[in-house]
Amino acid sequence: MAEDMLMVNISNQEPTDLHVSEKKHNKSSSRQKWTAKKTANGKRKASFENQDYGSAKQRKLNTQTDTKNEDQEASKFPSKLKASPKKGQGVHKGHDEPFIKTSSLFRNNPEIPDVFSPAVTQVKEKVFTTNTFQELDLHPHLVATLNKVLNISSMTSVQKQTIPVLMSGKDAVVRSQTGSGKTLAYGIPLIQSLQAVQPKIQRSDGPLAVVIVPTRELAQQSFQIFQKLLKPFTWIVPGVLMGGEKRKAEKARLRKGINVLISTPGRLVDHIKNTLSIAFSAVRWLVLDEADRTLDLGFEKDLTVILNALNAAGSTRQTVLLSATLTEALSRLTSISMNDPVYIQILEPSLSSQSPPSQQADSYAMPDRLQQYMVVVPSKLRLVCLAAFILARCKFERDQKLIVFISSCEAVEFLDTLLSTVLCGKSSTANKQKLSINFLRLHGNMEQEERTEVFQEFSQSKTGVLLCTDVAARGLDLPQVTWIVQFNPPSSAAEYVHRVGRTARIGARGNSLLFLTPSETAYMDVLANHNISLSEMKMEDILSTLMQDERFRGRGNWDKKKSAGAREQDMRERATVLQTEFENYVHGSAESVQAAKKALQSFVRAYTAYPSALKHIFHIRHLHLGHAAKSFGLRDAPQGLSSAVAYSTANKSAKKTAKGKDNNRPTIKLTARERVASLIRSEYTSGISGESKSKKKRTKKKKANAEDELTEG
Ligand SMILES: Nc1ncnc2c1ncn2[C@@H]1O[C@H](COP(=O)(O)OP(=O)(O)OP(=O)(O)O)[C@@H](O)[C@H]1O
Repeated sequence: MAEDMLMVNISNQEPTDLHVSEKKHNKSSSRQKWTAKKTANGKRKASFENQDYGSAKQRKLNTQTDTKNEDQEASKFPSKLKASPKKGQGVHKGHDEPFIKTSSLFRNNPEIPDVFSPAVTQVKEKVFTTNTFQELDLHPHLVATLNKVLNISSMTSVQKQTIPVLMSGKDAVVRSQTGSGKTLAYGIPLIQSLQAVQPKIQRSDGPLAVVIVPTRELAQQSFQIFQKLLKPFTWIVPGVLMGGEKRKAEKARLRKGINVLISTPGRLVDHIKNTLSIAFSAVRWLVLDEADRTLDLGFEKDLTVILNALNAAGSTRQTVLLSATLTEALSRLTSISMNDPVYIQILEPSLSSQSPPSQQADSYAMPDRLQQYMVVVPSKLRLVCLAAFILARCKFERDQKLIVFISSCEAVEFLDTLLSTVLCGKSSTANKQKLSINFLRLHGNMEQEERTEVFQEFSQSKTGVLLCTDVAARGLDLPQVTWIVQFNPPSSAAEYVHRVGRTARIGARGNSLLFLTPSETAYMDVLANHNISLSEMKMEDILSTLMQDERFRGRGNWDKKKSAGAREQDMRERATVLQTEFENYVHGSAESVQAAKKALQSFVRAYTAYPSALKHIFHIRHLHLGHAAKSFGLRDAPQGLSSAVAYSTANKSAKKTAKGKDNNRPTIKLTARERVASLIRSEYTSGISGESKSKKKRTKKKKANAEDELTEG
């Protein structure tokens, strides 16, 4: 292990010395050198390619002196720093002490494979039409509201095709790309029909329309759109029900009367079971937005309860299913809930006529102006690479707004603290430049009030970084997002589509970056199977941002103009300095070590939850836990963190979630599907704080309700 140490900030070695000793450990480095390369925007950037690291003789010499140099160099330091004797036990006090050693980031990494993006024909949808809303037979006040309140005049393609179908009273299954205006595609005909009801709708009529969405933020967002659309029709009352809000207050609102009811599935079921004042006899519309997600999450049971309640009320209704990724898996749902639906799919005429229907079904249309990238990063370098990417956007470019998807609530919490502290310079007492980046976080374990605040703040801000779980992947319409970063790959191509769909909405430009480790590159084929193709971004190009940030300068005085090797060495030193800052911060207090361990554990647990179809790519045995630990600022993998632990933890959490649903079930062994569902569900938990503490005090009945709430969106 000792030879896996690299002295940083201290060595005056010539670059070649380091290269030679590293070649021994890192096959990939042997084929890399700095070259100037022209990028898409015409700027010249540096990258590694085919570097010759010197003769065999030199190599031998340098490997021999490698460890020796460490000791010699250490002797140049004051005794306090020399006292840092063992790997991972550097001298530091609290979070502020400088720390000079860190295990090498650039050694012992797996080789970065050449990535071939399979040739695919990207499916295209035309977003806008030249047709205006005036052409439809809509109430003039509704058209005026669209024009004046929503600033909208011409229809999108999905609106042009869907609105007339729904106005004719038919059911519809609508698939169209993210950010193409599906909400108004059902919202406009729904309001048009309700405002025409005679005699006029009264609050006491109860719900005439029920809109089901998978997350609370989406429920809020849809509710706000209905509030706007209903401005001229004040007698129709919209309302929202969602987990995390006070049930009693919701019950009172229901009793007063809600005509357009927007809800997450679990919360609606809760009210169906426990609120006598909910009556569905007047329901004419049922909308399942993000319908495939609602089923994915294992909300089938909830949906069955809702459908049964509606059917029992005996009303005839129109049903609409929408999503950017509707698949045939929904056929069972359509057969039980719909009446001869019209299937609406927006494809360019060229593709719809040329491609066989099976290909169309599997191909997801991506926004035209979305630039999709991927980067292959060894585990050890993931944290510094993410940090360098954020710095590049937020420090050296203007008006950048990023969403970073992370696989677990704990990891979101931890990375939020770590990145905001270290990148913004809060961890350092030295006179280092402070930087202001607005980091926000959103996940299912937050209290609802805070979730709402964050959602609103990020919506309104022009810049910033939102670190989040998949709770923000679907349907959210957050303006001006410039980059979607997927730090952990999603569990399906459909989820990939929804995550990247948070940018490049309604014809705007946007970018996305997917992080993969060398063992995960086959994920590109999974995406290609759905006609999704990504360009490769080089890790070194991302890390080269650090060359512009003097806060992370190493001690080496590299003459970058002279040699490509010196530039490479400078960049590596800076990456190591940054990693060292992360590690110092983490190891600066028992609490942060604990938080890092928790985050790592949750990351491993999430890794075990990839569906079996993706296990050949994402398998726990491909994870190097020591390297993964580094990406959480830990110097070593915590003891006892093994795949067995991760598996049993996943099993345990799934059992816990399943418990409230069926108490008699002997949930010892769970299927892979159940494990996935339980982990995904955990992102959608109620977020009520102290849930577990207060649980003990509740009555048996209240306990059951709380369990139900765990499945709430
Ligand atoms: N006809 C239109 N003209 C201009 N903007 C529109 C139009 N229709 C909708 N929009 C705007 O486009 C944005 C995206 O709409 P919406 O959220 O309904 O997309 P979506 O298709 O439901 O996306 P997702 O699949 O991600 O849920 C919203 O800001 C909405 O106000």
